[in-house]
Amino acid sequence: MAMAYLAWRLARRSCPSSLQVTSFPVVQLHMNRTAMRASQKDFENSMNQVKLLKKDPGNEVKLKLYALYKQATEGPCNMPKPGVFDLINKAKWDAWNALGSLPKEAARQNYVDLVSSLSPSLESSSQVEPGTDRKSTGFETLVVTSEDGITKIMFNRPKKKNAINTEMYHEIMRALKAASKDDSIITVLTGNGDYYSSGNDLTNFTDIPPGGVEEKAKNNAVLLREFVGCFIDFPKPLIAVVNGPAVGISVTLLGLFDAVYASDRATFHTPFSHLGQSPEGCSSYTFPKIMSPAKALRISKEVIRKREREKLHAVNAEECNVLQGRWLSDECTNAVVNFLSRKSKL
Ligand SMILES: CCCCCCCCCCC/C=C/C(=O)SCCNC(=O)CCNC(=O)[C@H](O)C(C)(C)COP(=O)(O)OP(=O)(O)OC[C@H]1O[C@@H](n2cnc3c(N)ncnc32)[C@H](O)[C@@H]1OP(=O)(O)O
Repeated sequence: MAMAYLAWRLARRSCPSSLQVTSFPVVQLHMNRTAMRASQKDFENSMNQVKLLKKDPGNEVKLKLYALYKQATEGPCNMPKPGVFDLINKAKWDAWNALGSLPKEAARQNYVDLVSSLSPSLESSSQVEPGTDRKSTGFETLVVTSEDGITKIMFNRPKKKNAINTEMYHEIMRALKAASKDDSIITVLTGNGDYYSSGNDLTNFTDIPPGGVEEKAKNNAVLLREFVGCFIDFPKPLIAVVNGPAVGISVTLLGLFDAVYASDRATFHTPFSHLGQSPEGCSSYTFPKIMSPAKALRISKEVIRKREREKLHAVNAEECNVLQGRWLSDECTNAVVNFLSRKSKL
């Protein structure tokens, strides 16, 4: 995969904490044609698929499809603003105008991704042409496709900013295990919608089992260790296409990727202290350590990762043990309650 150029981007965020996100190598979003940009044919296929939708996707999705279609074909909104009483055209104008200067290619990719995320209502009716994406079904929170030697795992909870709930942790592990064995050469992770991922779903803290919060913390430490372990052990070049804001574990894991593409809408935020938590995803090891361009070739990755795998697993185990205690702290509980109650969630 031809790397465009490696740009160091200081991903310092005004985290309300002493901890600053360190910089890590990201590749400016000049996507490789084969790898990530939806082709004109994909775009046309998606337009046809929309006509085959069995279920009305709702006005919000239709407006988004309209806006992305206009942005992909005409560029930034060039229509005069309709009057306030022209409700339908005003809604369409607002949707298109909200895309700002999003490049046509990105709008085309987002259109294709949005249509593919509607795929459950398409499956029964779409005439998917032979040789196009082989879409893996059986995922609720992901869209997994494989084409041209690339397996793409797309987080697909856009309404929740691709927050990772327990189901999604398990599905990402399952998708990675399948990708490690399929005939693809590289694996790409990206997000559907305007966010890459807002990290751990904070409602994971709410459904406390009969065994109490200590048991929940213990079980989630095991889940987290297994989840991060899948990234440590992933054998193929692993690429992140950060299509928008990334928070928490979706950022800390990036240190285990071989390359990170960041769009100009990408931001990186690790609110450990703000949430009363501590590093995870091996970031307490990888972030300080990252000095050079990430490794992309499979053999060199094995040579480098082999030396570190044991150390990384030890770091992962230590992080999970510390986090298990942090999840029981007042700081963490207060932070989660504040978030979930801010929209009368509790
Ligand atoms: C007892 C032990 C249990 C332990 C369980 C732990 C399991 C493993 C943990 C591994 C360690 C990982 C750590 C992390 O990832 S820490 C980071 C966690 N993420 C956050 O703190 C981000 C929280 N979200 C936000 O701050 C904002 O939503 C955000 C800035 C991302 C976007 O703001 P915006 O205003 O643009 O949008 P909304 O807030 O309206 O969001 C839209 C809807 O999406 C919901 N949402 C978004 N992010 C999350 C999230 N992380 N968890 C849950 N829900 C989320 C939001 O509530 C809105 O939903 P509604 O439309 O229904 O209101």
